[in-house]
Amino acid sequence: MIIGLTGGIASGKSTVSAMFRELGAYVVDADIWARRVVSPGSSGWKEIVDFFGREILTEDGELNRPKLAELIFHHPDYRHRLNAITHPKIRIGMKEETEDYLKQYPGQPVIWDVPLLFEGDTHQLVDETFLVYVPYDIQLERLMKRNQLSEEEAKARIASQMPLDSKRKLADYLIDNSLTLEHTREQVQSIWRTIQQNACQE
Ligand SMILES: CC(C)(COP(=O)(O)OP(=O)(O)OC[C@H]1O[C@@H](n2cnc3c(N)ncnc32)[C@H](O)[C@@H]1O)[C@@H](O)C(=O)NCCC(=O)NCCS
Ligand SMILES: Nc1ncnc2c1ncn2[C@@H]1O[C@H](COP(=O)(O)OP(=O)(O)OP(=O)(O)O)[C@@H](O)[C@H]1O
Repeated sequence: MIIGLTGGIASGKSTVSAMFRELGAYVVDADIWARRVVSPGSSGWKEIVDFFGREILTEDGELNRPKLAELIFHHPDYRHRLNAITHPKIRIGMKEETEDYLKQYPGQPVIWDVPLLFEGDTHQLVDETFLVYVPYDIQLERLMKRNQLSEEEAKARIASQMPLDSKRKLADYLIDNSLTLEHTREQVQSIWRTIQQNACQE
């Protein structure tokens, strides 16, 4: 069984994903694959340099991530271009990692941690979807604080994704991360118990 875990930028998906890992869950992380598929010299890296120019690199030849973020969160065309380069490669990586894990541990649940699960069609590849939800004001406040962004910059990043209130309607289950971490952990523990029981019965 593959469980899709998603959220909105800074809604707490990585926090929840770490909680699942602590309980022993195997998590395939799209943000990690997003970094792998653009490592210097890779085909993804070359396609990005062809499109954005060498100005998008640091002196070490790595992608200048803050610069790329600044560009793509303000220009939908650039974002779509970056997505078109990276998303198919991320998906292949995630599928391969899942297959490798399931060869070793057949029947075990796998969690796919994917920020843009509902923006694309990745949700069609998973069996159930979980949304880490917070109201807009909390999302904005946590994003500004974590990334040291102005309100305008943080709003632009949130606006580049489907609103959490729309994702809420699409997800099978919600994890409310608007209160304390302990409150969130209790929900994660309860979900993990249910997932494991279902896995045993399959
Ligand atoms: C723009 C980049 C260079 C910014 O890097 P940075 O290290 O600052 O952020 P990081 O990769 O940790 O992403 C942070 C969050 O930003 C949001 N985000 C990232 N890319 C996108 C995007 N294309 N559209 C909307 N939101 C995005 C997600 O919520 C993500 O969890 C990087 O996010 C990137 O390469 N994005 C394209 C690949 C992608 O879509 N990744 C998301 C997972 S599929
Ligand atoms: N319940 C909580 N109470 C207070 N702060 C929290 C809570 N959960 C997460 N945070 C903080 O909010 C910020 C965003 O959380 P996190 O990095 O887990 O979000 P995310 O959804 O993975 O973001 P992204 O998609 O941008 O990577 C972090 O600074 C984190 O420490």
